[in-house]
Amino acid sequence: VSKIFSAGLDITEMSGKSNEHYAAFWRAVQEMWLKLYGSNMVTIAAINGSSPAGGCLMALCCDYRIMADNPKFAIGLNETQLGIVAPFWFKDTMINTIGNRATELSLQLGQMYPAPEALKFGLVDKLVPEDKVQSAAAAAMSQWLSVPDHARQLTKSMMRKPAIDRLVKQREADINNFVSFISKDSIQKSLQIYMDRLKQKK
Ligand SMILES: CCCCCCCCCCCCC/C=C/C(=O)SCCNC(=O)CCNC(=O)[C@H](O)C(C)(C)COP(=O)(O)OP(=O)(O)OC[C@H]1O[C@@H](n2cnc3c(N)ncnc32)[C@H](O)[C@@H]1OP(=O)(O)O
Repeated sequence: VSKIFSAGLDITEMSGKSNEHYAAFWRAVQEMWLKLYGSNMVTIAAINGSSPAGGCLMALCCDYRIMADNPKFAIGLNETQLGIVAPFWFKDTMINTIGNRATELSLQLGQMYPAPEALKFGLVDKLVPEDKVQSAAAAAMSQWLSVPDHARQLTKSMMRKPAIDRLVKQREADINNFVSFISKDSIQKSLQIYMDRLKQKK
């Protein structure tokens, strides 16, 4: 979609549904993260637009991020702005990318960074003109693929395994946490207010 890399998780999947639905949804979100963050393949994010929350997480799962150089496009884990909380594995993914202090600032404020600031924070690795995002991503891919694969894969696994193991060990507890959190009336109300605001913006 033009202007949007990813709008993040589908908020309608987290509103007004049954606990069984929330549990199945969250298991699928976990699965996406485990597969993408744990992939032994080279993954390059070609970020061609805004990328809030789950969209930012997907980009952070990649090995390298190239973003369109347009200050109208912003990226970040903005969960607190929705009245929700980024779970520990979202937080760990961000810490592993930009460090602890920058993550704490980002998460508490639910900050969305316009592209130039995202580069400054290390949230993305490179900015290129909008029409060069795909070609720059292809060039980066060639560079990454030129490294001996077994060595690159073992290194990637060494860097990411502790975070992955942490979720794998606590997967069911994390699902239970999500379900009890998201089904609270106060959280449902926050999500509703956020969705209403999005629609009013039009
Ligand atoms: C001890 C601690 C305990 C903690 C326990 C933790 C438990 C876990 C808690 C829960 C964790 C959840 C993690 C959540 C992650 C997420 O990803 S939440 C989603 C975040 N996404 C957003 O905030 C995006 C909001 N959208 C936008 O900013 C803009 O829409 C856009 C993407 C930049 C696009 O803008 P524009 O092109 O102007 O389009 P719009 O007109 O705004 O939107 C078009 C229609 O799309 C709808 N929409 C947009 N985003 C979403 C979405 N994410 N989900 C569902 N629907 C979305 C928008 O409402 C419009 O709809 P219509 O009006 O019907 O056309």
